[in-house]
Amino acid sequence: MAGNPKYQGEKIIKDYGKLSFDYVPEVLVHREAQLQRLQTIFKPVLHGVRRTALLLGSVGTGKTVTAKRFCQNITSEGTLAGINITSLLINCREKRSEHAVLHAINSFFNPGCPDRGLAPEEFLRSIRRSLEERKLHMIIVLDEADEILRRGADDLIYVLTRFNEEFCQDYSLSLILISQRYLLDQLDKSALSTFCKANIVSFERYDAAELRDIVLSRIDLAFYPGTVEEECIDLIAESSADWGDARFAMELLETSALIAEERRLSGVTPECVREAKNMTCSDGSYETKLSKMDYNHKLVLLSICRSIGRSAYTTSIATENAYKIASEECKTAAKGTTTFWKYLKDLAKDGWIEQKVITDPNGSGGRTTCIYISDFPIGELRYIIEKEFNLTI
Ligand SMILES: Nc1ncnc2c1ncn2[C@@H]1O[C@H](COP(=O)(O)OP(=O)(O)OP(=O)(O)O)[C@@H](O)[C@H]1O
Repeated sequence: MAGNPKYQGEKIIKDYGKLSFDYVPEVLVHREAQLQRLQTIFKPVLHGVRRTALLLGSVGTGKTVTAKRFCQNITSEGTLAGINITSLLINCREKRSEHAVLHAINSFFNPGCPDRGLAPEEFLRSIRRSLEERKLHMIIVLDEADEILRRGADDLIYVLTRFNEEFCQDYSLSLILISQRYLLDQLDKSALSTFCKANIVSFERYDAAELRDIVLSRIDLAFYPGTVEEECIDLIAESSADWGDARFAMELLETSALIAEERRLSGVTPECVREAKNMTCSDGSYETKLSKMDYNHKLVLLSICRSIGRSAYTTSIATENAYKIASEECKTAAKGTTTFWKYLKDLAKDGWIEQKVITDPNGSGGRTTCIYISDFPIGELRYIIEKEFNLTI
């Protein structure tokens, strides 16, 4: 961190905009296959032919950002090929009816057009005229499309997919639906017949390694170099891997950085990430939870906190040594190894710690158990227990 010429005092985030959920990176990590598939499906659009596709996957798997990236890419390709392509993303959680969606599309061309009083056919006529005048091929992206189908808007899908029934090279309207759930079975027969069922692009949940790469690429884009400790990236990736959710990873990254900036630290530390996770997804009542814990478990938890220190994790061997020292400090006889392991198991069961068996980092070739605390601020836990046990803080 020192020696970094761009580093300015407590500044960590270089570009807040590039941390926002709406930012569309030039390069998407681990979504090349989906982008390629979209490119294949929509190739006919470059020849004036409309297409449809459904992007399917659970929360935070990059469906929206991939759709946006794809639309930007095909617009540039269209320019090179001499074809005018534009796109519009509509979130169906905000535009909840057929009328609201059609109004949004029409407003794209005719800002300020009245919200009320127009029938669907009038909206469609106006949209068709706008496309025709501009010789435009438009891709409509309906994000969270299941929201609108739940409200019975099959007609909307039908009219949008049938928009130019007669092929017209000058203008067309294509459709991308984004959903967390399969929804084509909710379409009525006529809507389904116009929606190509084969054009499904699946988005699997990200694993920890993929999330790590995504976080790393965002750090490169949005942070001053050298301001995020390596271990933080692992912690964020591990924490979001349970759901495979990149949005949660982005939120953790931003919140951790804001905590570090607020504290005027020179960089993001694992403790900032733990605090961010606690703020983001727990009810913040670790003090209450801790107050219900018995003496022996608290002593083991304290040993884990001490052993982790400023790192992201510790090993069971280091923790057992820390436990023996803490027991001596408290003038209690340390329990044997079997009981110590039982305490670790209990702490894991109660959600305080996570354990993972890895190859010994010291090169012995053996296996060792790593212990993480990813949901709670270690400094705070340590402070509370040491105060209660009258230990030197
Ligand atoms: N492969 C990726 N590379 C870079 N950033 C990504 C990638 N995947 C997701 N992100 C980022 O993660 C966040 C969430 O992604 P996105 O909104 O696309 O998810 P989603 O699948 O549409 O989620 P939801 O179903 O909840 O709407 C965004 O900030 C996005 O930029």
